[in-house]
Amino acid sequence: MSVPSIKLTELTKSYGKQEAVHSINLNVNKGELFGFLGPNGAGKTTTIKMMTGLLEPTKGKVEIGGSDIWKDPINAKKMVAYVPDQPNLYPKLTGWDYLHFVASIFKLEKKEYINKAEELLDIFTLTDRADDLIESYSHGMKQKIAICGALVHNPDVLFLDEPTVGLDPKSARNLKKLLRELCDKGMTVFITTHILEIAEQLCDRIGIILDGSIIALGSMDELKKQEGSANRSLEDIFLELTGTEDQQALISEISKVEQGDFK
Ligand SMILES: Nc1ncnc2c1ncn2[C@@H]1O[C@H](COP(=O)(O)OP(=O)(O)OP(=O)(O)O)[C@@H](O)[C@H]1O
Repeated sequence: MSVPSIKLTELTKSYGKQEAVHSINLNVNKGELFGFLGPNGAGKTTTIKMMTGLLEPTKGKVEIGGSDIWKDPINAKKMVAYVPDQPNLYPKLTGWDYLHFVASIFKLEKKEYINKAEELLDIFTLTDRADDLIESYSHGMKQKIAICGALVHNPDVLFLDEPTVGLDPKSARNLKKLLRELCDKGMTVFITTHILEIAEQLCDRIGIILDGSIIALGSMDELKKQEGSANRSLEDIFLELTGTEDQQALISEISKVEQGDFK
């Protein structure tokens, strides 16, 4: 059997006494588009930061293509790109400067990335702004140049935290199309999102995390089977599993007060 692109073994993170991520075991295979869902504070960002080598696990390990990201960081990180939900970019670089900079970190020759960089700028309608300073970019444009930077060096494994937040509908659609095509060509993509339609339409497999533990894992069809109905949406399944449906009664009560018919 081939080595998983991402392998998590008993991955755990505590902040003081609070265990934010609790002994996660997970394999994501080459070419998979994996969606990581969970309510606010469930542990998604903490997990993704451990997976990308930004946060040291309290226990357990992360292997990327068989290399331990903490014991063999250079090898593992060569394979990885990460776009956080709030990308930290250099404001005094232009879009092009940034792409050249990323390519230089990965020791790429110009001929190895220039066509790809031009294509990416075109896909995300940034070509006309690529010579402007990043400090002049809107939030969505910063998000898009960060995604271009992540893809310019052809990573084996791409991590995206809330990738469509801030993108206009056209850019969001182009990103989804691009991610699907890249996975079909063998890239592994791990995304977190709160937009359940994206996970439902786009992802091969979905993991739902709650209070630091994975509580559901599988393809959309598998999740529907596990939850006992083929007609349920991912939203229904997610809300039931994460207990958010309980708040419905409160919402009804509050709306009664607003309408003045509270008894
Ligand atoms: N640096 C930190 N110090 C202390 N606690 C933290 C720290 N970072 C995160 N936490 C806590 O760990 C838990 C998981 O947080 P995390 O940011 O991983 O959640 P998340 O699933 O990404 O949430 P969201 O959907 O709101 O972004 C939360 O209870 C959070 O308060």
